[in-house]
Amino acid sequence: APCGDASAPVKPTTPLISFLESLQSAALATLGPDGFDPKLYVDLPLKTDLAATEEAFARLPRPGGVIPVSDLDRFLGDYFGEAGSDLVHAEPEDFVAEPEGFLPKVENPKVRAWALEVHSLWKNLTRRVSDEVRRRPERHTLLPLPGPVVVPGSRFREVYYWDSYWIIRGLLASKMYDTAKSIANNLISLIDIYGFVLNGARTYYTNRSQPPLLSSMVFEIYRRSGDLAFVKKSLPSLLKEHSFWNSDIHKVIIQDLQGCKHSVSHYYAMWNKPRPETATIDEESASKLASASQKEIFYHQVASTAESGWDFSSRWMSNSSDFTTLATTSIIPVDLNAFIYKMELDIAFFAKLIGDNSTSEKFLAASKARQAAIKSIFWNSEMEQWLDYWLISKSNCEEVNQWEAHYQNRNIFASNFIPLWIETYSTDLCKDGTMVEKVLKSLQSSGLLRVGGIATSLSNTGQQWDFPNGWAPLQHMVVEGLANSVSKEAKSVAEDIAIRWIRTNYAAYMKTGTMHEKYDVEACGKIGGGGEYKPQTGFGWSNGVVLAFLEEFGWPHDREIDCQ
Ligand SMILES: OC[C@H]1O[C@H](O[C@H]2O[C@H](CO)[C@@H](O)[C@H](O)[C@H]2O)[C@H](O)[C@@H](O)[C@@H]1O
Repeated sequence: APCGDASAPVKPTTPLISFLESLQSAALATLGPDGFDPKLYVDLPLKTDLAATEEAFARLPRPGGVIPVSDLDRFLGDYFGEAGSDLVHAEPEDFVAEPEGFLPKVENPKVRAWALEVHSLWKNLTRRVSDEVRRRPERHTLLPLPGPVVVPGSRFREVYYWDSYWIIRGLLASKMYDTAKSIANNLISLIDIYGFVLNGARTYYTNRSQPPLLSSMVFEIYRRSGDLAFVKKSLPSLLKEHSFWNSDIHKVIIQDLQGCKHSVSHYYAMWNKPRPETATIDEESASKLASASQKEIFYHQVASTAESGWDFSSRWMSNSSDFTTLATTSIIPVDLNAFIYKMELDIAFFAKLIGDNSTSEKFLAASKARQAAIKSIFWNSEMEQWLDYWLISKSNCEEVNQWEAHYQNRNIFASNFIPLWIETYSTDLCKDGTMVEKVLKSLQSSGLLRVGGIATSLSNTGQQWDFPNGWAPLQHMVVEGLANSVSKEAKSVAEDIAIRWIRTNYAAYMKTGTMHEKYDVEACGKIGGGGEYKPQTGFGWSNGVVLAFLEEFGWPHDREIDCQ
């Protein structure tokens, strides 16, 4: 990895983003922090050229340095379209109200009616980029993607990388193969332009990616549709993405106790300024840091944490009550390496399918090396979980880092169980019933299993990727890992967790009329909170996971859906 933050590559910003950040900060001064969402301002599409907009902004009255509300409102109305108006609703062509063969194992009429409502939400969340974005891209932070996408919902107006995996799992349950393919093709188009899949499809997300699950999307789509041409088209982009995650900025070498060197990956954003979508908040958080270089290091850690998808969590902090102690680039995450392991298995499989045996062999070897690294660096035989590995006490600049047991992070996170999910695709671990049962016991005694599902961690820090929040993707990976194993007991625990999760989603939906981004697993039907923005609704990955669970486990006539 690059030595320290001074040598880290930083992506250039754009004049539009810089201007929208000044607008964001002026709006905060005018409106105050209550209910203020900084992302709204960097999502505003310009009605006219930037120069004219900037001139009009400069002319606004500022008595006492603050723009009056009425002047700000008038300016916003005159010079900007609504946030999100450049990503217009699109009718998904493969949507039918009740698809043939939809969730065949769901017998209970209440659950079936609700599942059909969740299925119908794909219509609300499907979007396409307006022609205006293609005509005048310089007026939009939205990127001109070629085809329709499904967005998470509410403030998340654009397509997101890792969310798309669970959205696709739900779309496949909804038999919407074309929409699923369109999402993957849009993400592939980002690799063609940027060399990696962006965090989300905005110009302000070009400095980082998100947990790499594109190969898994292609795998699932192929599994359901058998579309070999799609696999063939995707493969060159997946090879590029693999290089990105193994390039200098993401790669770390660790030597284990036997003297074997392992190449593993960590999150590392190409950014050392406040995140434009949250600049006012990042500046506030950095205000207690004294020097400009300390602030740059902090901003780099913030953006690198956003790359992890777990933004934010005590998982990345050396002091869980001090946000400025984020140290993400010094952490080798279990889940990221499990995702790359899966990417290597998938690439080997796809290459074989299309008759490229040498690529297939190469990636099979890479997957074996990653599997060995996961065992050697992350596995903790005492706790029977996989633990993140910290490089914190040493310089990240070392060519080779010597592994030491006490640098494994022994705190409990749901991510400590993610390798189980990937192993089910490689078969080794899953054929080993004793191993699965050990991991299962460790999960059962971890404290993570709660009435509403799996908690993200055991620390209640007020960060959204911590206790008591439960997130759909984490439920899904752990449940699928257990369900696909050879252990009968693991399969039954998987179903039990899925039932709790479905009940909590159902109860919250009945109470609020909507699906939520995250839930509080301490009580059935309770919505999650914490973090830097208001809890969001819609919601892509929650819908996807509910449909995927209902497809896998069904819901018998006589099973109660209400909270128990
Ligand atoms: O605006 C703040 C941050 O919001 C995003 O993160 C959260 O929402 C994403 C969309 O559902 C999700 O993928 C991520 O896991 C959430 O933590 C965004 O991805 C961040 O980059 C952004 O700074």
